[in-house]
Amino acid sequence: METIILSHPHDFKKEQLPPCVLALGYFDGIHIGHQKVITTAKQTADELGVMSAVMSFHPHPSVVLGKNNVHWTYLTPLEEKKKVLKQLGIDRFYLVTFDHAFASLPPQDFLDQYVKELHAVHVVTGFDFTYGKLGAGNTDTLQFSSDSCFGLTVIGKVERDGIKVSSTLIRRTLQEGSVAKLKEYFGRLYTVEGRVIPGDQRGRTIGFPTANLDTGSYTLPGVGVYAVLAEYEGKKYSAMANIGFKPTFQKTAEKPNLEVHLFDFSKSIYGETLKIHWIQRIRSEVKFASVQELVRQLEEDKERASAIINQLQ
Ligand SMILES: Cc1cc2nc3c(=O)[nH]c(=O)nc-3n(C[C@H](O)[C@H](O)[C@H](O)COP(=O)(O)O)c2cc1C
Ligand SMILES: Nc1ncnc2c1ncn2[C@@H]1O[C@H](COP(=O)(O)OP(=O)(O)O)[C@@H](O)[C@H]1O
Repeated sequence: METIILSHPHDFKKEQLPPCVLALGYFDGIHIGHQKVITTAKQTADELGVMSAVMSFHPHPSVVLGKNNVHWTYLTPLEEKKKVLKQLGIDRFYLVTFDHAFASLPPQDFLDQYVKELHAVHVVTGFDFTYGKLGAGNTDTLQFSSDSCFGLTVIGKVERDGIKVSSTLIRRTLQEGSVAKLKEYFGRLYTVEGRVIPGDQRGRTIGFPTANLDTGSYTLPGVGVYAVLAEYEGKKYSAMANIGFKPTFQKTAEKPNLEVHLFDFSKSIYGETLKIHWIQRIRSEVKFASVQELVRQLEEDKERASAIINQLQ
């Protein structure tokens, strides 16, 4: 998959670009609703014998437009989004830098400059997609403008338990720690990637070394203890993770820390990458009266996490 970064105003001309079927959307998470849009674009492209493309934006519009609810973190940070789009068989990724100039484009100008000029012969999008200044363009205006210029497929609402699957629903579910529920929304386990960084070097002294992870701009589940799979060099290890403040030891920390204890593993992996696949929440984080009590609890957590993971396999 080729990624083409566009900044407003771009100077691509339709004649220079191959015709494509274009999936339009922000697509944070690439959940099952997004997947339906993207795979429909791919199928339509195959039927028409043209290239399949996705257009998305970065950073999240809320960051630039200063909405109340700014998304500094992502379900699929850019590199992860590219990987998933590639797996879905998309040929080309048009990535538009989302800035004030782009955000203030009237809807018709967005269509003229970013859909028609990029040689889209067919557009696929979700029923609630909006575009152009103040999000004034929607699927009705898209339908009206498409008539003569490009075909259009609008994908209807994808629901689970009568609720629309959305990035907002997923963020809320993550915050609640209900990671087991996420498989229904993603069609895969929710996964984050991070680099192993030094911690307080205490884990090894209590028999539970923990890899502390810097996960960059990934959105993490809420504070708590979880059964997870930790993937290192392509191999998945049963493991347990804590997202929290280690209240037994420290008084103040600005933000929760993610640390993972891998079962049947004893390598030093500082500076290396781990992928964490979230399986199930086990319990809340607790302030223990002694290290012995913490260790007793960790032994219990290990049994519980092992049982949960064994049940999966
Ligand atoms: C599965 C798991 C559960 C944990 N639960 C708690 C907890 O409930 N309370 C707490 O204070 N610390 C908890 N911890 C954090 C430990 O205190 C921490 O791993 C230990 O202090 C080592 O820290 P270090 O990696 O910075 O050396 C947990 C860690 C793991 C891996
Ligand atoms: N089973 C294991 N799970 C996690 N990390 C392990 C394990 N065995 C060895 N390690 C290594 O030990 C480090 C964790 O030891 P710990 O004493 O908790 O130090 P730190 O506080 O720096 O994380 C990890 O970063 C990793 O390099």
